Amino acid sequence: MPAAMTDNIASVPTTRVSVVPGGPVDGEIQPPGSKSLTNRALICAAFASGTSRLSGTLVSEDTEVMIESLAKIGVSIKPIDGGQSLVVDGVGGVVSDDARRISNDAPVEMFIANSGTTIRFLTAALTAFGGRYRLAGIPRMHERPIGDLVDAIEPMIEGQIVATSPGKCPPVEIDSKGWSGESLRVSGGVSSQYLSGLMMAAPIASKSVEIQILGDMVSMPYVRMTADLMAAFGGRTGLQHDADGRLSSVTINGDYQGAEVSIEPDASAASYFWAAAAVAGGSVLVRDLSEDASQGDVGFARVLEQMGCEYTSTGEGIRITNGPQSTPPPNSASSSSPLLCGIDVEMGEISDTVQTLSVVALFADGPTRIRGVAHNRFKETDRIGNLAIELRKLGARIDEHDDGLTVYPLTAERMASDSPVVLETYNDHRMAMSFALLGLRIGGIEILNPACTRKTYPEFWADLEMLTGRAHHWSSEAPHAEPVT
Ligand SMILES: O=C(O)C1=C[C@@H](OP(=O)(O)O)[C@@H](O)[C@H](O)C1
Ligand SMILES: C=C(OP(=O)(O)O)C(=O)O
Repeated sequence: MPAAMTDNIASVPTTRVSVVPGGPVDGEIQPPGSKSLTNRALICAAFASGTSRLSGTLVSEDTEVMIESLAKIGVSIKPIDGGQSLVVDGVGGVVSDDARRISNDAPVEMFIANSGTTIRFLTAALTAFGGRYRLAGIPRMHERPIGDLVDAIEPMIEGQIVATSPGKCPPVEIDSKGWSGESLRVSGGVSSQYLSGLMMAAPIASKSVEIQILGDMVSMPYVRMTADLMAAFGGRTGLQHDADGRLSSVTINGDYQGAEVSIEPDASAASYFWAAAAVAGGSVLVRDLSEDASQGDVGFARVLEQMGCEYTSTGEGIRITNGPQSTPPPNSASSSSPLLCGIDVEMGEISDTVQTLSVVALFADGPTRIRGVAHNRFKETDRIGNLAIELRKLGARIDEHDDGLTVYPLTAERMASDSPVVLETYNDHRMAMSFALLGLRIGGIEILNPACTRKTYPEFWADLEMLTGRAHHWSSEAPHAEPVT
């Protein structure tokens, strides 16, 4: 691992942080590169013929584990421009005998931490490439389902693929001579990453493949993102829908060729900064993201618009404005505190922003019902149950549903109080980054294990300080208050 990457991971040494409240937030920011695009581009470039240059790539735990794993099968990935770009020498199309030489006796061991994209994309790609592998992660990864993907791949290979933890969860053990079949079926109700992985694997197997979709597909924008990204490397996909508009099958052909690809800033990361303006008031421009971005999570800004924020999209980026700004434009009629209304919203396509919205909803004028995200229970943590537990520590009423939650507003007294509340993050980067928003508006919020943002955004705390102009309070001592339950 290059030194710069290791340093990033170690750059948040304290065990808890308090963000300091202090009025409206005005400014602009460019989040780091998209995790989803970086890890897709790495897979396509790794198995392409020739050299690729990927610019604007994310440097974080999720991309590091992908890079380290690909290096183990002989892919050369070199950072340039201070790590902001990667030059990837692909291993070309599938040569199963070569792959078997890589893993002749013992399986190649790959550690993927808690990166869903890495383990799902690699599992599919490596079975198409061929060889013996064992993919394992941290304990939570071994509770995250991968059975639907394993079941889809099994009939395609001569050999074996097994998910060894209860409930067909990782570690995954693979012994494959490449794909022999040309059609497969996959369920998409738990994660879209299974389908994305299979789509990206088909050109590695040098086959025309048809994938039938069983049941509904969650997180559909990520499937379209996969198709777009594959096209940049020469992978051709066709998405077919049934009469109800549901994705029914995907056809794939073509081979990967080295390409130059520019990675968009991460739209899920952008959600925290747009939400900062919604919660604290002010105006935040997220640079270099547009309505045409390939990431569905840009749609989060439109959800804030539904709640009453002002939405502007220009050539520079997407801006969210709410309530008073610290320097109101001349003649503006800004109100004295940010206003938000409760909404009823389907978030199945933008589920990584559910925690962000749940925090925003605490400051609305009525309840917010979030629907369509049952699959959020299988992510870095149970992002419905554990989210409800933490938000209730603020005294808020939170109703948990099978497919989401209803968040009721905080009382005016609670908003005005700064009595300490210690929030657990469950090693989930999105818990930490969402809870930071609470601290922008109310005092006493302490967030445990802030370094967990390393998964997708190691510099999050520094970037938030830069945006607010206020230094956070850091501490490595034990929290001074017990969580209020
Ligand atoms: O394909 C991707 O890049 C992703 C798909 C989503 O997962 P699910 O499909 O499991 O919802 C999302 O939560 C994850 O952060 C990234
Ligand atoms: C769910 C996430 O990641 P992954 O599934 O890739 O681990 C996320 O980043 O919110």
